[in-house]
Amino acid sequence: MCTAATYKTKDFYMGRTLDYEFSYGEQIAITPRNYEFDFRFAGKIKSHYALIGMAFVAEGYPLYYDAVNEKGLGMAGLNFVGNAAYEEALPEDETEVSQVAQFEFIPWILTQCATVAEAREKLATMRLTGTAFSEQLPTAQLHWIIADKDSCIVVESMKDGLHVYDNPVGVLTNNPPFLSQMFALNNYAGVSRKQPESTFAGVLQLDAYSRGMGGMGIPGDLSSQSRFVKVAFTKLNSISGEEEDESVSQFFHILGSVDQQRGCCEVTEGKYEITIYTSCCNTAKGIYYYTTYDNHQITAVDMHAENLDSDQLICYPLLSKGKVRWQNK
Ligand SMILES: C[C@H](CCC(=O)NCCS(=O)(=O)O)[C@H]1CC[C@H]2[C@@H]3CC[C@@H]4C[C@H](O)CC[C@]4(C)[C@H]3C[C@H](O)[C@]12C
Repeated sequence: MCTAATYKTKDFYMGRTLDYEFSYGEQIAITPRNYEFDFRFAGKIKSHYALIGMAFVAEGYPLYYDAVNEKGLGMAGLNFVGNAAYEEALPEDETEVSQVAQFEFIPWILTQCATVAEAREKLATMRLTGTAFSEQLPTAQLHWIIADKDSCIVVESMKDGLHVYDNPVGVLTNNPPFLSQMFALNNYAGVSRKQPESTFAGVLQLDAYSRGMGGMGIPGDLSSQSRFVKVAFTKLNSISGEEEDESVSQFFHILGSVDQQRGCCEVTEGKYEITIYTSCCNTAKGIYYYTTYDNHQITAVDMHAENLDSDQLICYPLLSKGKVRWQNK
């Protein structure tokens, strides 16, 4: 399971949790403007917007899980198992539109589009194919959230075609499909950040004996539908200062509401899904902040501290061990 969210204060932030039972060995990868992308079907792009994000680098190619570009457009891929269905690649002379393999989707959009509006135009003229990166890295069943400071969409490639939905809450988890996730919010119309009134029945005077009772009914389990509701409630009620530190801190608290602790979700005998990393990108400044399961210290990589005119990938391995800050020794 994974959860993605957006958050706006003075700047616009976007990030995700990556929940899984093992790690591929992902890194923070900066793709500078002149790194040549050689797309499987769509040709080469030699010069483009620079990207920063989390990627597994295979044969020198950044397989992005989530990234933002220097224009402030961001995108993340989340599992969509059982529902994702991609097109078969057609011979070049049989299609007018660009064919993009699912593993190329993030670079295809983020190297060329500055806004969600531009991404929508690209989506209108493309086929997303199920082409695998390699035998060892088969096709991943994903759906995607794409956002800039003004709008947010979800892209789902299913048996009945490519769907593009407006995402008014700015969150995404996994199954079921996005429209069902949104519909489920109707079940929680009564929850509130405020204390409840006693409306159970006229004859009963019920006591609001604890703070936080307005949110009673919001699910707390780790299923993707439950995380969708929980993180939507947390995000939409979030209040923080506008400054960078305050915004970033609040963002990690938003995604912290759906953090997965080792032991609570067994996927196979003795294997547990955990939140491997949590990210938060300041999309305006090109800064990638992250924490890992054992490193709670927010760590940051700034794309603008690098030579973005280069043609070579720049990678930073995750700092995955935290340190206790001792105060008395
Ligand atoms: C496993 C992750 C989703 C975690 C998740 O959601 N776990 C809950 C399961 S569940 O929802 O509860 O069932 C997903 C998210 C992004 C993916 C990579 C995208 C690039 C690349 C695409 C290639 O084609 C295959 C290799 C590749 C590196 C992918 C590996 C893997 O697939 C990644 C990491």
